[in-house]
Amino acid sequence: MGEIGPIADKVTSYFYALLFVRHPELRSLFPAAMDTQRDRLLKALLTAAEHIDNPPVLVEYLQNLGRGHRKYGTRPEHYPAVGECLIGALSKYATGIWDRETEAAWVRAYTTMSQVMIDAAATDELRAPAWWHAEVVAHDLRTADVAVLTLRPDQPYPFLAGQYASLETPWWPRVWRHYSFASAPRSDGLLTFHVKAVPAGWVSNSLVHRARPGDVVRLGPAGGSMTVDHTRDNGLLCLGGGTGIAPVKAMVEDLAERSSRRPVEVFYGARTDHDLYDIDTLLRLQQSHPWLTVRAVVDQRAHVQLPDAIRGYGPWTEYDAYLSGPPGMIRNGIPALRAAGIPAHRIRHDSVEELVVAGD
Ligand SMILES: NC(=O)C1=CN([C@@H]2O[C@H](COP(=O)(O)OP(=O)(O)OC[C@H]3O[C@@H](n4cnc5c(N)ncnc54)[C@H](O)[C@@H]3O)[C@@H](O)[C@H]2O)C=CC1
Repeated sequence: MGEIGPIADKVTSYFYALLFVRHPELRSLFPAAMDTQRDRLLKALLTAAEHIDNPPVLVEYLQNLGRGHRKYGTRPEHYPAVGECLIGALSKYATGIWDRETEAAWVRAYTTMSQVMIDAAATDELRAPAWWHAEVVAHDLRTADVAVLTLRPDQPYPFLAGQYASLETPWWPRVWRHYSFASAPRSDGLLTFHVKAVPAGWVSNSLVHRARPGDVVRLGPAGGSMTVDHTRDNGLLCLGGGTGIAPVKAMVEDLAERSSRRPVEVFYGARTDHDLYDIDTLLRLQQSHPWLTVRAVVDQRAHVQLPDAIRGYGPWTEYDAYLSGPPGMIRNGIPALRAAGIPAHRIRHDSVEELVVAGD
């Protein structure tokens, strides 16, 4: 895979060109504009290569990917078509390393990996829909660019607090973006999401500025492993930056519903006081739950940014940590938490690559 990095752009462009020329029927499975889509294939390949020596992690990743592909309308017969074009593109550009043996190794690896995806999709088909329709039942514009959306799925939607869903709007067909659930599962089955409209973010802009009650979106299955391990009883340190507070709030609700007494310390970071759009909800939760402490860290006023703000408190060595927010906050947060004595395996966050796409 190391050799592919520098020629990745060429390989992916040529791959899609080959795919759409040889299999024009597959074009309709992809969005009209292919910009972020392009990187996705490569990221998936790189992630798979990263875990090649850890079969359980690789298999779990591929199973999720296979299940997640159901919403695009991917069928088992599409996988060989993709494989053949991928190998066609690699053999054209990776000339320095490409020979019969390399090709045979790629064919073997691709066949094995795609079979894991196909099998996972087939098993999932027996128990869950490929996607859910969900109607917007409330749209609350909290700031000029942040909206809280409440959705009613057309059938029960299983998920855990801390996870996210992929979402497609009627305005940008086949463009899917990830949003974390902002509430724990509710008895009325409603789902909430916090969405910030970002420049050039087609999906987020339409959800914030265009969506209204009555509009219907599509949801893919829930994903992500930033969930609370309820077998443990130590404290939780949660850092939520901007709309990254959404899954933190869901996890706090989850703990409250289970009558947990585990200490939970939430640091809620925002650029200005005005951007703390959900602080009232968190302060209300703090009032009803003595185990919960909420601290706001406002860039304009604080002398340090969010991850470093934890230094003045603690000790954190016994805590599990959760990071949720912009990719830069997560990148800076990991070393800050490690420096505070929390080992890497107790620091949870979503994949930064997925968040970059979610930022659209
Ligand atoms: N599961 C997750 O991790 C979730 C992530 N998000 C992501 O969170 C982001 C939210 O965007 P905004 O509300 O515009 O946030 P923002 O850009 O206004 O940042 C919010 C706060 O995060 C901290 N922060 C930001 N960049 C930092 C950096 N480089 N180093 C250290 N701290 C930093 C600061 O305290 C800042 O006030 C989006 O990118 C969204 O995709 C949103 C929901 C869930």
